[in-house]
Amino acid sequence: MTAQIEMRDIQKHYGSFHALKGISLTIDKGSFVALVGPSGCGKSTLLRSIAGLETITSGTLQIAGKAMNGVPPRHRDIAMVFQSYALYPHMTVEENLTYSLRLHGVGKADARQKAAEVAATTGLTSLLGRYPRQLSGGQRQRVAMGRAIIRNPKAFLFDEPLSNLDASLRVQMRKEIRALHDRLGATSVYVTHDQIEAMTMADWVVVMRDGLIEQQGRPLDLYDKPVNRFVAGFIGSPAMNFMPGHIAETGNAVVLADGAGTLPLDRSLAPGRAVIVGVRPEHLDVAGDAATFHLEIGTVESTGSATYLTSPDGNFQLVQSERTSLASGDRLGLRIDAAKIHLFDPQSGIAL
Ligand SMILES: Nc1ncnc2c1ncn2[C@@H]1O[C@H](COP(=O)(O)OP(=O)(O)OP(=O)(O)O)[C@@H](O)[C@H]1O
Repeated sequence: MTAQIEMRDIQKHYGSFHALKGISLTIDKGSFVALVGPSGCGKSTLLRSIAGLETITSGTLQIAGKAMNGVPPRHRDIAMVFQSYALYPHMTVEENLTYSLRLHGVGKADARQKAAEVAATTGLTSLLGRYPRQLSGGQRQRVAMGRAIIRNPKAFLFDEPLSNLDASLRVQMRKEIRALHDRLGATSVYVTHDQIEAMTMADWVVVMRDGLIEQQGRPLDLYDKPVNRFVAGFIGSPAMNFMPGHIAETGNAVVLADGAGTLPLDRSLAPGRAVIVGVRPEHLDVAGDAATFHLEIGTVESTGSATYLTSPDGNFQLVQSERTSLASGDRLGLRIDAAKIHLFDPQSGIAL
């Protein structure tokens, strides 16, 4: 039943506003794809276009090999799960689950049977007689998913389904949704602004900005090989540090601006060329005598398992797993593996 979703050069205009500027994306059958990007980048618009809740201005959208342009949402065989669960408050869990089946003319006994199956899959068996107000946030989320599953759709579309839940429940529901996806062999498209959610749940992550796809790939490939400064800064938490500099006389080192020091490179570039250096907070080592550059410490924060050291201007951060006796005002010697250094063109932001 699950299906591939194929998009070719999709454009969406809201009046004079150009929300999607040419999206081409293949969502493989059975895959879990996350759409991420800053607020307003068009991820919900793209998801709603797949569902048929928005009409695309141009381009083609196919589900299971069939063109969907002009096909109304109810004939697309797709289920959508939102953050506001949209459960009917005056119906029990069972009635909420079977509502759409009954609407489509499925008999009462068959619908009950189906509800029992779905309840077993989603851990709702003991809650079938309850009303939504008698459920926790996580249980309501499961009913919303159960309601999506029950129609055996070709694909699941999730629009920030977990943003109403507290942090620990969110972590648990992440695992549940992914496990459910695997059990059902579903095709899932998941919109989130939380890149950790995207990285941990998805097989394939699509990073969007301003109505365009900046990069798509496997989660760790995006982390290791961002194609530009935007993706580098968006994927990874805490975010990558960026510093201006230029290539040294030798060609295989970067001289940082403001006399902070130099960084080794594992390749050669044109001497004198201006660059933006990117280093991840977790890739910096405190080095003592082996330091190649220095950082002044502004704040020291410890969570117990990690220590976060931040520069006085807040623009540079490093994370250490050891505790530290360092304090504000200390000058810290650092080093980094040449292989972990990212370079970007200062004008275009493209990775060098
Ligand atoms: N019906 C509409 N009419 C006009 N503009 C719209 C409409 N719906 C969305 N937009 C605009 O299109 C752009 C993309 O919106 P969209 O909801 O897809 O963003 P998003 O990436 O999902 O953001 P968020 O994370 O904030 O939900 C935004 O600039 C938004 O203001």
